[in-house]
Amino acid sequence: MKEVWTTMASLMGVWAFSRALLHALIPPELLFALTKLFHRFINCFSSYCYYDITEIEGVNTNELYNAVQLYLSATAASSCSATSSNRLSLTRGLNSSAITFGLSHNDRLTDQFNGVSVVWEHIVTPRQSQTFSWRPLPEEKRGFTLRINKRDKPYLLESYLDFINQKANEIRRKNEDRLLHTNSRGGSLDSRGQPWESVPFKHPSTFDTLAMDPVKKAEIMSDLRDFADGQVFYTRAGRAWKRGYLLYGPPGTGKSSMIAAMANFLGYDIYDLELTEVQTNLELRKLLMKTSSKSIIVIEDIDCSINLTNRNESNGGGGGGGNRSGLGFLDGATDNETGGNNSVTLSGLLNFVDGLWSCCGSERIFVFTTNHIEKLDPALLRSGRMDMHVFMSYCSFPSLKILLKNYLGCTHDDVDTEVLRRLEEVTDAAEMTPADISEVLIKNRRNKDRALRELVETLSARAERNRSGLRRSEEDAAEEEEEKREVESLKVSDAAAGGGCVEEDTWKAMRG
Ligand SMILES: Nc1ncnc2c1ncn2[C@@H]1O[C@H](COP(=O)(O)OP(=O)(O)OP(=O)(O)O)[C@@H](O)[C@H]1O
Ligand SMILES: [Mg+2]
Repeated sequence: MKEVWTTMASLMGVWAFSRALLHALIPPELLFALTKLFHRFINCFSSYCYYDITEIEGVNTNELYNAVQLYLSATAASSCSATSSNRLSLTRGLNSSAITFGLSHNDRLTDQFNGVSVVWEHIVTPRQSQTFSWRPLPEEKRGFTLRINKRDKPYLLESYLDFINQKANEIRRKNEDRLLHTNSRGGSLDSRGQPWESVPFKHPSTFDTLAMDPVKKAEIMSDLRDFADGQVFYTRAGRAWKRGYLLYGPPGTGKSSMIAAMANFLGYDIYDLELTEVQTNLELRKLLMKTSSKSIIVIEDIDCSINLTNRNESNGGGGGGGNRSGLGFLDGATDNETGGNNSVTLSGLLNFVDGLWSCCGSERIFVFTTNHIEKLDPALLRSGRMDMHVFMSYCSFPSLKILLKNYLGCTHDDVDTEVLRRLEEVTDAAEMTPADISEVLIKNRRNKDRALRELVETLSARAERNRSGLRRSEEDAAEEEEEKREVESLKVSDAAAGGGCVEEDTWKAMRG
């Protein structure tokens, strides 16, 4: 054993000596050219081609390097066995809540794409000399080398790199905290030329926690997924890549929670557009132009923001005086697109959602909410503007089960059968919103039995009240019907007796 080590040590010594001699005798440029020539010679006989993707190109960061790093981090994390060693580096970026995995220095990873194996190597070498640069360069030169079989190269390379870029964008979006933008200054710009103010978006609502009919929920989720994956389809169909959702229903049924769940599901930013703060159609258009792709543009309580009853009326003259209260929209403002506008009109809003300008940028979702769908102009509701109308209803029994899981952490197997039967019996009739039911559960969340007891009592009382209210209005309606019939028969008998017609009120007065 000792001899082996001695031989190895002397071999290494010889190698180091020859290397130093080579460096001393041959100028570095010539050595570099010879090495290149040697590699080319070897490559002629190799069945692989190699692509170097360095971290820094000149003085600029190579975007492809970052994309590859992100992509490989996901691959490395999902299958540690694909790497040549079992060591991965871990990082968490600024503004990000996610941890990313990375290949360690000089590590290799095998990846599969369309059934073909490729090998990535992460090469890290010390930077030899600092070239002049306005910004300091890292001390190490980092890069990835991609090895592909020569016969696979023509059909694989381009689509593989496209795939990597696309995956990296998805990962980046997922890792970065999303933003909630609002136009609190109306449409005026800040010092950076931005009309939107942004804060990190951290709403915890998801489709799992959203209490609504499971079938309807699955339908919305699949619609959103289709939309997000639909770039090719939308281009082929000649449509702008956007989709509109109208969420309507009584207050407290989860419209805003649904928007948050949508954003969390797709990983999109939200632009919460305060329409009453926008002064003109032109401002509205500029706000639209400053939104990014992969975002949800929200206008809440749309019926309270703008006169939505007549498109032509809102276009007509009227010399509105630029009332900023928002209700200024209601008194016939002008819609002169060329300037001199003084309020947002229905026409401006319709163009915002589905006009020529609505397709600047892509992959955008418009969501409008309202408590009164009947107040909205049909032009706003048509497909292409509001493609999907979602009614957020009072809490049903399946929705109630989701709330029980959210707030009490219990599935329906944990609840007594009799209690469950009673809840099923009264939930629909009670017509309570998920917001009201949540309140009962939050209050009693530390005592599951008390929460269920109070829930049954509240729902039963509400159901009974609704039933007796319904009975009373049915009785009133029946009584009214009976009175009408009596008036009619009296009129007929008076006419038959040759008397004058008795007025309805007079007859009522006569009958007391
Ligand atoms: N469908 C639901 N699923 C889960 N939680 C809900 C649901 N609906 C309401 N809630 C709860 O009630 C509260 C109010 O809900 P949300 O703001 O989403 O209602 P909304 O329909 O937007 O009401 P409004 O019409 O008044 O704006 C939320 O904090 C949420 O926790
Ligand atoms: Mg709301």
